Amino acid sequence: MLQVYLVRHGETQWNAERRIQGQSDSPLTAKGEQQAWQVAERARTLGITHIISSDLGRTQQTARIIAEACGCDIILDPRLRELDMGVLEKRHVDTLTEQEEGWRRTLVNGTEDGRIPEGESMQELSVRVQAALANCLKLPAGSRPLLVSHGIALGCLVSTILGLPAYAERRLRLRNCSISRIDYQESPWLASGWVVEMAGDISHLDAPALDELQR
Ligand SMILES: O=C(O)[C@H](O)COP(=O)(O)O
Repeated sequence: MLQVYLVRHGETQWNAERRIQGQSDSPLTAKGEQQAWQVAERARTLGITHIISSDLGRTQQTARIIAEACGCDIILDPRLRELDMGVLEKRHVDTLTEQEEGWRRTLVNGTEDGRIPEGESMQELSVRVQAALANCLKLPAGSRPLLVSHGIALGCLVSTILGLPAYAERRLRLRNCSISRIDYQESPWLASGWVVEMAGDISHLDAPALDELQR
């Protein structure tokens, strides 16, 4: 059975400042680097064979630390990027106007093709992250990949595996350097396809990690 591990990147400067990143970027903080080393130490024990990472800086920085611990090369896949947050990128979460918050809400309230102006819809995000995951099925038998991605991207992926619509308000907290595991199984008894074995585990971190609202 194929096991795929999912890791959200370490805390970044803009996570700590409560600034929206989307497909903009900021470097890991010292705490974020420490988180990456801690999740890398855990990954070292998992028999990881491939590291596949969003090509944004914060995920590549995290992936390099994990890859060193696991002795793997890094494959970059832009389909694992964070949701494109359009005109709200770089903005502080607490400075959004009512209209701007309304744009954000169209992402998760079922608005057909809801999006932030110049950004991406959750349905579009879901299609590309699921395509990136499906690619893991083409890896050689016995592979055990670890994907490095982002809070909204991974939340959308796990939620849709659980049967929620891509635009459902996320009810799953994926903190910085949390690790999740999804398995691909084929069984006459259980749900065939992807199954969530573990989600958002941070037991390897020695200090509380921020969530997506940077709290
Ligand atoms: O800031 C964002 O775009 C999201 O809230 C979280 O994105 P990240 O997981 O890339 O930090």
